[in-house]
Amino acid sequence: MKKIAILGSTGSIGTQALDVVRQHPERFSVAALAAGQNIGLLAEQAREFKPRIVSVSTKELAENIKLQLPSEIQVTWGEEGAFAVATHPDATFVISAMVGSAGLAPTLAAIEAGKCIGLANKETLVTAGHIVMQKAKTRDVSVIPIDSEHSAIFQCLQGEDRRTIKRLIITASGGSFRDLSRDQLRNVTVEQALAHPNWSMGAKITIDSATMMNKGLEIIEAHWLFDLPYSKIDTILHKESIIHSMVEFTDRAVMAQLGTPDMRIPIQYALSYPERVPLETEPLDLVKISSLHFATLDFERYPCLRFAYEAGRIGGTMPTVLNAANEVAVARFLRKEIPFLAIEDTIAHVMAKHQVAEHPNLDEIFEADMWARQVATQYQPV
Ligand SMILES: NC(=O)C1=CN([C@@H]2O[C@H](COP(=O)(O)OP(=O)(O)OC[C@H]3O[C@@H](n4cnc5c(N)ncnc54)[C@H](OP(=O)(O)O)[C@@H]3O)[C@@H](O)[C@H]2O)C=CC1
Ligand SMILES: CC(=O)[C@@H](O)[C@H](O)COP(=O)(O)O
Ligand SMILES: [Mn+2]
Repeated sequence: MKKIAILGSTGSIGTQALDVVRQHPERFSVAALAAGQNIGLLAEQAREFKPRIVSVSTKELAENIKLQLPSEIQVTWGEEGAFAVATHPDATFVISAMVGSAGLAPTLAAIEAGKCIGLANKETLVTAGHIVMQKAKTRDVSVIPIDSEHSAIFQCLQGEDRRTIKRLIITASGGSFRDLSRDQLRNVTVEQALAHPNWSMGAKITIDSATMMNKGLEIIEAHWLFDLPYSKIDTILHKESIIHSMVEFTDRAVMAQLGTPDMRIPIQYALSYPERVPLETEPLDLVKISSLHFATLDFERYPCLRFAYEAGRIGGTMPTVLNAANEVAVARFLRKEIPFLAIEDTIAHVMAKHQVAEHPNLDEIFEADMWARQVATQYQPV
């Protein structure tokens, strides 16, 4: 029995991870759950999966949910609460699925405690990839990708000699505005941006998809997960999201992983790895889909992708700053404080002002993250 802790159990990834657990009660059980504010859903999850501990974001929410749960379930809160979930002695596998760089510290705590990590929270690696991967190596902990593209690459690499990788080809759906010109992006609304053509996901990643920052974050994530230089990480527009990514080898053979756009497939693969187990979901029907499309991703059309390659190549604190500026700008857009195109303007502004610290330690990472949030918050779009 694999006992699991989930950071972000009430979100899109968290709820789908619990659906996987629900399908395999003989294999997986839930030891600990951490959520933010949604105590109604968390209480339901706790009653169904009977974890030893749950955590919420504030003391008030903790007091409230405690009244709804049996006394044997420990209730905790705040950063300490998320740490208690991430390091709970009963859990051997931690799904990192909080949104944003808030997921970094509890994920590091889980690694420090020797837990195997199923990583959905890409911001963790963008913010502090060198520290996370080094700690995982030192503690001999596996970081198994859940992000669909990285799971696809991980699957394509099984049994392969990593030295024979020529390049990774990460697919991008293009998000909600893929058929619009830059001019047409000026007046798009939050509601339009949240309508992803292929995936049902949390609000932040759906906006990242529309700006193409999601792909930007994913190339940095791939750099750390697969230990490859940016010159070996390419992207391609593939609007159907059927090929989840590809690996080209030195002999020009290309391996691809295909499937319906259902995150339970990569979540379950991370949980059951190295085994495969059945999953009840729609089979892929290529005849019904009939054709797949591919196109070049243009840096002029999608400047966020360019910013991410630049930040990744510069290294040091620049990816941290890219991520933090993006988080603030996306939150401001979602609150309807700034227009869609001001997201990329904010990131360009913050990156241009940043003085990079090379080889940052964790304190320097948190300092750069805070600095970028302040500058991004103060940025006034023209
Ligand atoms: N959704 C998807 O298909 C994919 C997501 N990812 C990545 O996975 C991560 C999660 O995405 P997604 O599930 O879509 O996001 P959601 O917004 O749906 O869920 C976020 C989760 O994090 C919780 N949370 C937020 N802040 C805190 C906090 N301070 N402390 C504890 N919990 C917190 C939320 O709790 P609450 O709601 O209770 O406030 C919720 O459970 C992101 O990094 C995303 O990029 C990667 C690939 C695909
Ligand atoms: C499901 C998943 O992994 C998301 O990151 C997805 O890839 C978003 O789609 P695009 O960023 O390709 O639009
Ligand atoms: Mn992805």
